[in-house]
Amino acid sequence: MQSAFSKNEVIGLVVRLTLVSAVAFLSIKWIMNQVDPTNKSKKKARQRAEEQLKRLTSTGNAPLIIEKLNDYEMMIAAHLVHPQDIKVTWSSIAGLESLIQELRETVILPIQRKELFADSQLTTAPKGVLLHGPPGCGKTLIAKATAREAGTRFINLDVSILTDKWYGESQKLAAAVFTLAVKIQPCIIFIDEIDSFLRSRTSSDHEATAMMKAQFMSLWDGLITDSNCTVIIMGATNRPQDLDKAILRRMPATFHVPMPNTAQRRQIVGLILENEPVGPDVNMEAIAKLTEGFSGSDLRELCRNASLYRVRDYLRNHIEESEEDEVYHDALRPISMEDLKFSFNKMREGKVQCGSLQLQTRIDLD
Ligand SMILES: Nc1ncnc2c1ncn2[C@@H]1O[C@H](COP(=O)(O)OP(=O)(O)OP(=O)(O)O)[C@@H](O)[C@H]1O
Repeated sequence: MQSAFSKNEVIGLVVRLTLVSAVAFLSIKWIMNQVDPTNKSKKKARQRAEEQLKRLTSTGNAPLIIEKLNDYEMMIAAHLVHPQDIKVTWSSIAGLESLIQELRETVILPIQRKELFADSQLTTAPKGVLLHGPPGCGKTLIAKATAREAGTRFINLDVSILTDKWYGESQKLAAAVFTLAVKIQPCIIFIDEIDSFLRSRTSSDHEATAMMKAQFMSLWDGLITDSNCTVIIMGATNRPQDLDKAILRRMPATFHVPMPNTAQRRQIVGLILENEPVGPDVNMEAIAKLTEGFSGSDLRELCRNASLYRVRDYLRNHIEESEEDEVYHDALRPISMEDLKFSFNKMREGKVQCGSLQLQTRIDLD
């Protein structure tokens, strides 16, 4: 009996079916990609990771390293910071000399001079460092300056990506943090507001969160037991009391970064105004005395506002004049004590209103 289809017809059918399936597959893939809102950011993250990794390997073997990283590690690698890109140095931090000295001896020296510490397990760099203290007092500055001076790679870990449901597979991402850090060591993994991620475990914790915390700790233990590995987790928190006890145990080196006292505020104001046009009447001691309860970040804001007042004054006084007549920069007056006092009064009011500062005497402007 003769077949209903010729050989050519069968081949044609198979080809058409294959084409239709391929088009359907590609279309579905395309639609899925369009529907996934993180698609663009994932692509960007990958690009950024590749750029950073290329720069990190001065030996020219970047492609090899990139090949060895899995997708999750690449996603974490997007948060890598090259030590040379860190602009913060110790001289950007005022009033914390003794803390910095201690940090250099306990954390940086064991990384830089490994050979000096090689004969004893007791003297190796701690695998966990906790910086704690009120907001705006320099914890992030210290973490960055540490990575810069130690010359380590720095992963500024945004923990929200570990728990973001769109990225999914939190556990694989958490594992990738550690495997990536080991591959590119020496490395500091910085976790700001570590309490929000690793707070005391409670029975109300979501199952997935509880599992990820447990996994994070066991991966961390892996680092601790490997004496040859130079990966440090540096956490910063304003609320150390909220941290899980098991986490605190893994961070044996703790540094308190306190609210600055009068002498420290004087140093911070001096540093902030170091290269600014400051008038002869500015009394930094007086500013330091007035600003009890102000953090380093508040002092920066105070000086920034004061500096804006002179621009605002200038514009008010010259509103009528034609722009061509003026060379703005030369005509601006320097920051005066009055600008600083005015800025202080405004900030103080705001702080009292939101309850972050107790009522203090308002200063009268002459
Ligand atoms: N000791 C300091 N010396 C110089 N500048 C400081 C100091 N402390 C804080 N600052 C200024 O305040 C800003 C914020 O500091 P930083 O981000 O390090 O604070 P933080 O303690 O990490 O705050 P948070 O807990 O809110 O993250 C800095 O960029 C800097 O301008």
